[in-house]
Amino acid sequence: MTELVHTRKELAAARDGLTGTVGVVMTMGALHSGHEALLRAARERADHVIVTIFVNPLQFGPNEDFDRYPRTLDADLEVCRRAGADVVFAPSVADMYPDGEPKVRLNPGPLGEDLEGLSRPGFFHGVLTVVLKLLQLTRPDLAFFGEKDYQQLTLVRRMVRDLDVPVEVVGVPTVREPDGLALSSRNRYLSAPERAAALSLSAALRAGVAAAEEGGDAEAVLAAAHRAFDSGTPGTRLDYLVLTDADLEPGPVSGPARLLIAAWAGATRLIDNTAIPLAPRS
Ligand SMILES: Nc1ncnc2c1ncn2[C@@H]1O[C@H](COP(=O)(O)OP(=O)(O)OP(=O)(O)O)[C@@H](O)[C@H]1O
Ligand SMILES: CC(C)(CO)[C@@H](O)C(=O)[O-]
Ligand code: BAL
Repeated sequence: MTELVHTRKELAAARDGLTGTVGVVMTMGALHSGHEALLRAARERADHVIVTIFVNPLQFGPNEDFDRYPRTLDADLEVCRRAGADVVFAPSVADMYPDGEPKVRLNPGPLGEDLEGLSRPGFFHGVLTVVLKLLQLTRPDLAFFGEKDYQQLTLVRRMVRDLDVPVEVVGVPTVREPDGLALSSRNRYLSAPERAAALSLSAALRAGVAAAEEGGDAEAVLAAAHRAFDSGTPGTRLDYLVLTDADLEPGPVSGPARLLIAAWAGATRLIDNTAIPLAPRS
């Protein structure tokens, strides 16, 4: 049975009823097979699963899609029921922020100002603040995050380490459409031509992986990824295409690396990333 709760009081009562280990899957709703993979991973690792569904105003910029973001609670509940979630917490903004916008927000540090943080100022302050609040409210043993939002996953791991938050963070590999497009709630904004153009993101990542597998160095990987992006279907505008250390630390890249991309398809901004098997520098 999946119990739907809306208030923090109802959540506290439902949480108190769970014995054994608890896994949390935090989402903004409009659930798709990527979220289902997180739910499956949580089901496998924990005795009980709590799903949170909350479109967090704190992480949206003034010109972003907070109002337009899809809200599909009935369909989401069906996904959670099928996946065997125990509790779904779907609070209102007033429930999460009873005193209005919080005056105290987490500072994500330098990584929070880079990549996504450059294009979305304040984004990771909002994300980490709500993630920490949801961890306090759900008190999980395990928390599951998708690799699709790799910088978010990295920063959540770092927050948990830096602030001694008693939870294990588990990363779940990106789920893709058969043609390579990473599943994302925002894909539903795409028209058919934009959907076709959006394939340039995953094509760039695949080209980067292929270049690394052929023994290419960091420069060759990036060049191959750029070429593939540029020769994709027109209609995308690149925001960034970056090869970094797998921990997203600044400095020279060698060994396990990550290739990250963000681009616009029409008015929709999409992100994707992949591991790059870069040969260690001799
Ligand atoms: N394709 C995917 N594969 C694996 N995990 C995913 C995928 N898409 C989203 N997730 C994960 O699901 C969690 C909730 O993400 P969210 O609800 O923002 O979905 P989203 O599809 O990323 O939405 P958006 O399009 O708004 O970025 C995050 O941990 C995110 O990384
Ligand atoms: C982690 C999260 C639920 C916080 O609002 C959001 O950033 C998301 O859906 O990835
Ligand atoms: N998927 C991460 C949340 C966001 O883009 O707002």
